[in-house]
Amino acid sequence: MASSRILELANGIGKFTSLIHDHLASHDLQFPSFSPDASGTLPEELLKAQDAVLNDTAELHDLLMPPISALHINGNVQNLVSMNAICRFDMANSFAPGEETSFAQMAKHAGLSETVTKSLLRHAMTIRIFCEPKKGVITHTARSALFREPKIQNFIRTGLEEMTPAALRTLDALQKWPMSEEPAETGFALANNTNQLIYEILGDDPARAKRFADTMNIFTTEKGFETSHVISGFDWQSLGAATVVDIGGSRGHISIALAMQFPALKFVVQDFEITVKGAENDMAEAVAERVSFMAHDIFKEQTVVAHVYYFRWIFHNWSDKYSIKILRSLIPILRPGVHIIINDVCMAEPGTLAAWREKELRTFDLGMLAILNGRERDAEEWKDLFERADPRFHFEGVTQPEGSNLAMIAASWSG
Ligand SMILES: C[S@@+](CC[C@H](N)C(=O)[O-])C[C@H]1O[C@@H](n2cnc3c(N)ncnc32)[C@H](O)[C@@H]1O
Repeated sequence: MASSRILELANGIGKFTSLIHDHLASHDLQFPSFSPDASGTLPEELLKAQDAVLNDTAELHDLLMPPISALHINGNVQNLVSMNAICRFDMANSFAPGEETSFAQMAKHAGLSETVTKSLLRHAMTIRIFCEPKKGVITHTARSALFREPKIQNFIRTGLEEMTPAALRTLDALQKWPMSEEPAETGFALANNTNQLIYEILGDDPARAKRFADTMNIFTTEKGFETSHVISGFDWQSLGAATVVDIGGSRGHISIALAMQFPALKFVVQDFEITVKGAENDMAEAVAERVSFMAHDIFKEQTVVAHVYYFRWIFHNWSDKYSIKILRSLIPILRPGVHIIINDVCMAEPGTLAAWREKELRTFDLGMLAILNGRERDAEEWKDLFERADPRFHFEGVTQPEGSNLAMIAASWSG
């Protein structure tokens, strides 16, 4: 019998699924399930097999899917409607994992008709949020149980209430301001009828700001964003007694983690006044002497003399025009040998990452375009950014710490 891509994929899925199964069985670990008490993660050593299965199942699924149905399923916003209904009517908290409920009870809790409740929940179930093990009986899944947490609700609501309106106006923004690199000429600006930046808009509305902060927190506590990758991603020890400026460092969580690990290093965390205010009061005694905070605008000339200028998750917010401004703001204070470390996503070559990881990164890329005209960059583009900022920046390359979502993109000042 002739071979085919679908059979090849099915064989790969079988092989790697067996590998995962055997490893979990031999280590007495839980098998993946949708149950609310499922662990949801696989051990580190299975991540390659996990990516292989996710890649191959996605390709097999897409190969067998009629193209028009694929366009319909991928091109709709109904996922957001059913997911947000669960948040808005706090449905996941109406009964606990391990308990059962009915559409009638859920409808009463939400104050909606039973018919609409059924439509919303049965749609959510297609993405495994709740399940219906017997007709009319609703139970929790791992995914629906997540919706019990206020932080997750805020994350989902940010998707619908901030990112979606911005995304829906992105093409209008591109037509209105073609080629713009301005952070306020975006889908977000049109959706909010503003010429202010997202930071200012959210700063004026504590409820929106809290939802956005919770969303950021979900990403930064996700696997792949651990501070351990920053600690191991650069030879901090080799700096000896040195000063590091953590630009846009928020409340200093990275500087504090590095200060704990490297007692010879001092840190200055810079961010908006409102962000750094009072941050010193939150610090452990062991590092309080070595981590300080100051209000500083990343576009204004740098005033702190240091050995390292470190930026984590800053540049992807900004177009090239503004990223170059940020780099140039350092120049007056740079001395030969000073390090510039950008800790940000470095896009892999298309098709080289597991498909689901590439999709997530490309979703970030379009999200940054929608809210700030920002972007994710690949290694060539990072190099190009330093070169365009000033030829005296010596690009040293990109290191991708194993398991980290963010790369270490390093340059030094040649003077
Ligand atoms: C995505 S967050 C990253 C925070 C932190 N570096 C981290 O990795 O968790 C971007 C940070 O840049 C700061 N920021 C944005 N624009 C700024 C500006 N013009 N001046 C100073 N900080 C700014 C924000 O307040 C925020 O803390």
